[in-house]
Amino acid sequence: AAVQLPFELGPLQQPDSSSPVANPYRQLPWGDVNIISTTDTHGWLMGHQRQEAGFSGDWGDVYSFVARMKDEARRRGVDLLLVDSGDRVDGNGLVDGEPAGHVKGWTAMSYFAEMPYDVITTGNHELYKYPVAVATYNKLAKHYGERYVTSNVNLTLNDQRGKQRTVSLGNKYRKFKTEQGRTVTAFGPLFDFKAHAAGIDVQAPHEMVKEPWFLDAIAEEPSFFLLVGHMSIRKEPDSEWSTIVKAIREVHPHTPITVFGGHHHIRDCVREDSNSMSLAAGRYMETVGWMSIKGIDSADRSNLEFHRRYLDQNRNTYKYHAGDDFDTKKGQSITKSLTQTAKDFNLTLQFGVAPQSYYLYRHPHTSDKSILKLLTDKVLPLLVTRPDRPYPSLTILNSGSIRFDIFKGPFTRNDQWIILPFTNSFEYIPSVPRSVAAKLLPYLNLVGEHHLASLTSTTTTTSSDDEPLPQLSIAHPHAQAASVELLYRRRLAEEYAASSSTSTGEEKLTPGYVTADKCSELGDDTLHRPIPAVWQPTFVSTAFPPPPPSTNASSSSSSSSEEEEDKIDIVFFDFIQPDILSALNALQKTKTFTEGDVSLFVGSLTANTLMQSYAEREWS
Ligand SMILES: O=c1ccn([C@@H]2O[C@H](COP(=O)(O)O)[C@@H](O)[C@H]2O)c(=O)[nH]1
Repeated sequence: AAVQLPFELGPLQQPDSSSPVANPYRQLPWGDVNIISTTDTHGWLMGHQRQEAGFSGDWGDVYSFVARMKDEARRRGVDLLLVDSGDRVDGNGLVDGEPAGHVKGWTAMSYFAEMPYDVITTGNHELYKYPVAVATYNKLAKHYGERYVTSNVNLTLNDQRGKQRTVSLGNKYRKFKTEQGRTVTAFGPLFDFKAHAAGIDVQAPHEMVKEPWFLDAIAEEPSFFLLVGHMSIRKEPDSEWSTIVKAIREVHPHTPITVFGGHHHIRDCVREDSNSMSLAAGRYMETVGWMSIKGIDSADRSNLEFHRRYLDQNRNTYKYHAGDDFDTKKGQSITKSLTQTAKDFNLTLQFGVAPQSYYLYRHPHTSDKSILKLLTDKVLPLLVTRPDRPYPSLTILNSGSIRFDIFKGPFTRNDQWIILPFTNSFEYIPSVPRSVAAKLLPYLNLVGEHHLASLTSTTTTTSSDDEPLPQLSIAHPHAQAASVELLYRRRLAEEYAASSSTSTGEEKLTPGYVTADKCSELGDDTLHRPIPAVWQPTFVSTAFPPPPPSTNASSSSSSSSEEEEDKIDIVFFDFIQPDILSALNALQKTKTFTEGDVSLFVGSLTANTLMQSYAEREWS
């Protein structure tokens, strides 16, 4: 049984002394307009509390930093705005471990609401579950009022008498004046997300820009446009920033446009043209983004200067830029309250002690240090079994369902949510011919995970270097997936490969991000040596061929014919049911597999309880 630990989570500002926190190495580039951005926080408001001191600030620290920088902006007579690009749930006990009675993220929304955002929008994760979307509407959108901007998401609500009405999740756009009197027109688009719950509607951005309300909103020229949306800033297949910028450019060829994207979890910067800059501020409270624009009030648009920085999210960063005594009373009380919430949510409950660290990106998935190997070699074969089944099973995981590393040491309830935040259940398709099962994993990895977005957009499908993305030779509706995790891993691996071959003397630096974006000068606020990262597959599986079942099932035929031995049960998370069905139907033509062939494999386990069970059995 689980035991209560004598340690407390947060407000540990520097949790692991063996991992020193480096300082930034230069001042921030201030402009006439400065914008701080957050994105893809996924519930990490307590910061990173194990081993990663570089990301160990918490929401209270961020609050104080923003408050001090706002004071500094006033002292300088410039503007400082704050924006967030969405994805606040899925990935941390603080959101996913919400006690019964409220939907996930309910309490964390109150912490979010403390932050003086000028524009805040939704991500796709707020829209996977209808009750989460409704809570977002009732709590966060209502709190922020006109500052909660969602330009292309509608929600259908049922009133008490069962009558339906469809509303925009947030304000479609926001026009406002900054403290220094500049005019801003802001939009909050989400990529053309298709995997949302029923009762939600997302309009493709390329359709949104044709709407009369959009054309009316852009007619008048502001000092600058502020686009804050949940969409990769690269020209990936699910991104349509170029379409939106182009629509604005048709009316205002030279007006400054600032873009704050997200979704792909990377630090990134691109320029759509010389009068715009697009920034993405990473993920998981690791990064605070900074953009500044100089020359914004000049009629001569050829002198505009854009700068960007990626700040490591820790107290050293905040002290360096905002002063040693940057703490505010309110920031400290947020920190304190987070500690209490962690206790209330029982997040310190220890399920076991991990004997070593297991990583998601640092090692190949075949390495003993890989979390994917831990899951497929040990966790799944031990726990996801059915002694009543006469056939062996092959369990397939979408690696996107696993979100983070396991660090050596206590494995707590919070870690469980960090690793596997989704409530996906284990389903199976029984009795699949062995020859078909053998081809399943390679096939799935060839076509990739099903798209979250429709790819009918007008955006060209190009990679970050404007090279065509590798095309798959087979015609398949799922081909050429661009999953977030895949892109994130590809980018980390590229950055690691590039920097480790060129840098010298880097061994003195602490590990961290070494960002290779598309904007001039270095963007990272603190110098690091890169954390190793290698390519990982989109799908992994337990061993093939699977060992024979240690079955209690009475074989349906006492002679146990060859034919029967030749069958395998295919087990998978419900989230990838469409991928499995479509792969099976592509790999054989004898039978058409449908939803009717799918049943629950184990009722007692879901993605988010898997590691608890394993830690209690093997690590306690
Ligand atoms: O129920 C779910 C929902 C999502 N996933 C995985 O997450 C990614 C999408 O997350 P992003 O943060 O937007 O990348 C999706 O591709 C799945 O791999 C899941 O496993 N279960």
